Amino acid sequence: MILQIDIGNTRVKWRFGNGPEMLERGDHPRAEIAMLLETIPTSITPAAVWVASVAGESIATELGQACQQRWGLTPWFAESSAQVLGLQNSYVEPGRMGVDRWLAMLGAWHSRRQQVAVIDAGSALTIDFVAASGQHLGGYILPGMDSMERALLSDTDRVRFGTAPRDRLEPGRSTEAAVYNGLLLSQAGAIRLALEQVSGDCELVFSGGNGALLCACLGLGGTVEVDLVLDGLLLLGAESGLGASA
Ligand SMILES: Nc1ncnc2c1ncn2[C@@H]1O[C@H](COP(=O)(O)OP(=O)(O)OP(=O)(O)O)[C@@H](O)[C@H]1O
Ligand SMILES: CC(C)(CO)[C@@H](O)C(=O)NCCC(=O)O
Ligand SMILES: [K+]
Repeated sequence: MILQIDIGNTRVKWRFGNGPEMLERGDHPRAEIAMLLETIPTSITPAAVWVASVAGESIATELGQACQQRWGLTPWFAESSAQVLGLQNSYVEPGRMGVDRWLAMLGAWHSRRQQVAVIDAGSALTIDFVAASGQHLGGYILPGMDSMERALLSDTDRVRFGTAPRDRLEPGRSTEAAVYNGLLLSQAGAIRLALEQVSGDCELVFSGGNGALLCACLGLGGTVEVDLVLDGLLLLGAESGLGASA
C-alpha cells in the first residue's frame, strides 16, 4: 500500500492505505520534517511513497534520505502539468502552479465533473475555479488567517488578543472580537467576492485547517473535504502509471 504525504507550508499530513480504505493517518509540524518518519508506526511498510510538496528542495532531499534509510524507497513527487485526467491548467508555465492547488482541484473536480470553487484555507488561502469541462478558470492566493493575524500584531501597538476564532462575522465589541471577526470577514468576504467573478453556479469544496470554519461562516453550502490534496495525489499517481494498488 501507498504512504501519501502532503507537505504544506506549516504542517505535514500523511495517510496510509488505498482509496477509501485509509488505515492510518497523522500530521506533524513541517519544521520537524526529519522526525516525521519516526512518528509513523513501525507496522507500516509502504510499497511506495507518494508526495505532494510545496516546500523547497532541501525538504524533499531530507524526506528522500529518510525514506531510503527506513524502507529503501525513493519517494515520488507529484508535479503540476498542462493537463491531467481532463483537468486543464490555465498557467502559461504550468509547473509554476503550486502542486497542492493542482491536486486539490483534481480531487474536487474529478469526482463531480461540474463547475467547482476549490477553497484551501491553510497557511495561505487559495480559491480556484474549475469549469465543468475541467478547464482551470483561474484563482486567487491570499494570506491565511494566521499570516493576517501576525501582520496585524507586528504593525500595530495596541491590537493585542488571545483566544481562538469563532464562526462569527458580526461587528466586534472588544479588541479580540473585532480582530477575529475581522480576520474571518476578510477571508469569507474575499471568497464571496471571488464567486461573483465567475458565471454560473459553483459547487464549493473547502479544505485546509480553516476550511470547516469558513464553510460555516459563509453559509453558502458546499462540502468540507480535508484530504483533497491527498485524494488528488492518489488520482495522479495512478494515472502516472505508478500503480494505485501497489
Ligand atoms: N487543529 C489545527 N491544527 C493546526 N492548524 C489549525 C488547526 N485548526 C485550524 N488550524 C488553522 O489551519 C491553518 C493550517 O492549515 P493547514 O493544516 O491546511 O496548513 P498547511 O497545509 O501548512 O497550509 P497550506 O495549505 O497553506 O500550505 C493554521 O493557520 C490554523 O489557522
Ligand atoms: C500558494 C501556495 C503557497 C498555497 O499553499 C502554494 O500553492 C504555492 O506555493 N504556489 C506557488 C505559486 C502558485 O501557485 O502560483
Ligand atoms: K495544503
